[in-house]
Amino acid sequence: MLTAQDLTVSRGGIPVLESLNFTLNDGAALVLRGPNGAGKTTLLRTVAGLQPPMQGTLEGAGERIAYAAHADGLKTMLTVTENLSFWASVFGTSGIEDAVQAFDLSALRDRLAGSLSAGQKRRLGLARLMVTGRPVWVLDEPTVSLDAVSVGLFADAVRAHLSGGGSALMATHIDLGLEAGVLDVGPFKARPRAALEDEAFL
Ligand SMILES: Nc1ncnc2c1ncn2[C@@H]1O[C@H](COP(=O)(O)OP(=O)(O)OP(=O)(O)O)[C@@H](O)[C@H]1O
Repeated sequence: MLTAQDLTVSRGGIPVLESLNFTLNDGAALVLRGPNGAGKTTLLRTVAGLQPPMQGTLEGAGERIAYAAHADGLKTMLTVTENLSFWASVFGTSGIEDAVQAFDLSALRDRLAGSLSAGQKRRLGLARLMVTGRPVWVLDEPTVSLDAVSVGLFADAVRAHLSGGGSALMATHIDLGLEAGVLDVGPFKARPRAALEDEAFL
């Protein structure tokens, strides 16, 4: 289980979202909603441990998280197989075959990641999630660049992950056809702190 309590997240030292409370149970998915700039990426980066919370606590994160950001994070001079094998060794898992099959990468095994199309790169980046063996997937717009068939593959992979007891927290504008909770970050927009500080001078 992943739990956020009284969480405030910030960018550049400025609070973006505050007083967030949510729970993500094992086997469940939670979709973040909110307009551009609302703070979804900032929240995901914080949950993924790339930046500390400004306030509040996160339980069940840390080493349990596998994060897929906007960027695919591929090693461009390694092949598809080498990329997945590299991550398997980093995360101490073995076997990349399930990930290759799930994201239809068989025909691309020996291609350098740098030579893949945008959608193929994204498929490889998402296949990495399966190789990590980590239970909580944190996903930032995972379907960008994917065609309809690949979106279906991704939705299947998430569904399988959830049915195996994993969970997923994701920002996406696409309906993946999954049963998922929704967290609208709009109501948690941080109040401007400068206005609060000004009160000291009233
Ligand atoms: N590196 C940065 N330094 C300072 N402020 C930033 C930085 N990156 C983003 N911001 C600001 O933080 C706020 C939240 O941005 P964030 O990327 O979390 O929003 P988002 O909901 O993910 O948006 P989108 O739907 O456009 O991806 C925005 O006002 C944005 O301009």
